[in-house]
Amino acid sequence: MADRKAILEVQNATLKFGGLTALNEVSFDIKEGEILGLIGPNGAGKTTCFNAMTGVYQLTSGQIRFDGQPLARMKRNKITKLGIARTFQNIRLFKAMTVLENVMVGADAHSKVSFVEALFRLPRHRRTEAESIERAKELLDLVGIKARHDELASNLSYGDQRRLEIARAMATNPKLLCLDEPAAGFNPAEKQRLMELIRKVRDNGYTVLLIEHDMRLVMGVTDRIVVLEFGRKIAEGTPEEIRDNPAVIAAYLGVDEEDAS
Ligand SMILES: Nc1ncnc2c1ncn2[C@@H]1O[C@H](COP(=O)(O)OP(=O)(O)OP(=O)(O)O)[C@@H](O)[C@H]1O
Repeated sequence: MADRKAILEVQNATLKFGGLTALNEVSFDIKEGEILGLIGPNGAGKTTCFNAMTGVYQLTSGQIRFDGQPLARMKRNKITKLGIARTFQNIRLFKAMTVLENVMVGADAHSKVSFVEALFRLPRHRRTEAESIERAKELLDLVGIKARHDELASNLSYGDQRRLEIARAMATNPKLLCLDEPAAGFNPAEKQRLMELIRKVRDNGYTVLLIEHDMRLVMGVTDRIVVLEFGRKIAEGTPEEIRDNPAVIAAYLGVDEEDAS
């Protein structure tokens, strides 16, 4: 893993909201093909970090590079085109569209067909449309809901809606897939299935960044973990290293480091 290329480099990232420093000199890399966990107690800065990576917020100082390119002042759709896709803590699907259409909307962000070609349904558009239906079905198959492609997204169970969100994010062909608390509201059996899905996604060639509160899931599925507390990185390492790290235990238990060790 150590000799793999870093797809994302966060370098001394600092982000302030007025007087509050939500990210404080945070640095870490995500290597191609790994599953990296970003964890920390509530308010630690995880979502802020995601938002800085996806162009929602601009850093106050420091930089984030993706595939070698600095992301500063880059528009969100440009970042998506570069290859970062994300899901959200709160599910954001088009409920009145079918499952398949939801995935195709994701793929459309990357369509090479012009508006005129699409409007007049020219041959290139029809060919591309057939290809994108095929690709969308492959993604639905990967996340395990292909059989339901014709149903309205609103008819899916909560767990399947989360799976659909993942398929939709993958439809942009991202080099990096960011999952923001994908197990929120899941029962243990659903969490188990989600772990299997995240591994499968990685085995299909994706790099995954995972924000998640469920420790069993994070420990069970990630290759490496970065821990934030009050906007600072307090630890980084393999799940085994993080599990035994006194600073991490203290952060989660809300006690002094000496008491936790
Ligand atoms: N838009 C904003 N304006 C002002 N403060 C913000 C904003 N977004 C986040 N914060 C603050 O920044 C800090 C980090 O928040 P963030 O949401 O990144 O934490 P988190 O680790 O994702 O927490 P959680 O696990 O609860 O989602 C918090 O103190 C939060 O209140």
